[in-house]
Amino acid sequence: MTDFSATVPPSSAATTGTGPNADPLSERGSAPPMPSSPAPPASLDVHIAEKRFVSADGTDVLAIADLAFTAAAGSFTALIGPSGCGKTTALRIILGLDSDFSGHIRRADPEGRIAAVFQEPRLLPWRDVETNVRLALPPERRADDLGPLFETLGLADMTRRFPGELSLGLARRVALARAVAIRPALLLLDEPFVSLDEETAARLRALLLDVWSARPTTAVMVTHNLREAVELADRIVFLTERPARLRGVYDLPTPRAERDAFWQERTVAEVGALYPGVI
Ligand SMILES: Nc1ncnc2c1ncn2[C@@H]1O[C@H](COP(=O)(O)OP(=O)(O)OP(=O)(O)O)[C@@H](O)[C@H]1O
Repeated sequence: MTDFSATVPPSSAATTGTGPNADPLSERGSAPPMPSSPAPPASLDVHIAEKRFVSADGTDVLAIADLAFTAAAGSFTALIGPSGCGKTTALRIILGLDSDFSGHIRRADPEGRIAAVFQEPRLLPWRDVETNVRLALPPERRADDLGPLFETLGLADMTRRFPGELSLGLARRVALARAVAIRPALLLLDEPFVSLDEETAARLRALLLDVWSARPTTAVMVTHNLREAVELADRIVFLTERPARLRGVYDLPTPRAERDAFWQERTVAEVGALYPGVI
């Protein structure tokens, strides 16, 4: 483990999950029940004790007050919280774009690559789809066969198109292709389905699961959509209103193959009852 930006001692509040039958945690979090089998090793250990901004008018903004969670290797974690609570700020800290915070971010594989998919696809407008993806690869892999990846993401016929010719849904698929092509140890996703119609979002969610299953990586996704989290995640981390604190952790051990529409409806209702206000 490597400790980045350690300005406070390692947290005793790092979460280990609470299981689907747990009560929602207090604002500070609560002790989880003893696991019956050893938990898989954490790939990511996050404790943001405090993150402040100074806004343009000089006002001090406390964005995150106490947020701690872990993500197991190869798992999918969803961070869910109200608008403006500090989700993107947390993701930027995990990504290493913001080191001005107290706490720590520890990764089991500190040399592994991190890839991020933002709400805006951030493609190079003067490069075609294939070149946008290829340029993200390390030089020794620039000639790799990207065909299977484009095929999985339904982009095989679009590799010569330019970003300006793509819908937002297609551009997000390219951004996802670019992120997973580098084979990241950690994949960060910031509301990748926002502003898409439900049909397009559902297709992109399925494509994300396809590429994520084909190339297992630890994924952390910011969302404010409980249904999305229930469909995709192994663990849901709930945040309070700003300043973001840990509200609770809900684990979803059900294999994805068994997550049919009935299960999803039931689970959304169950989790929604435990965490009022998230639906
Ligand atoms: N650079 C900055 N300077 C000042 N305040 C900031 C800055 N960046 C974020 N904030 C404030 O920190 C808080 C958290 O912002 P953040 O974007 O992390 O929230 P969020 O949960 O991702 O929001 P949303 O759900 O709307 O995307 C907000 O009040 C925001 O205005």
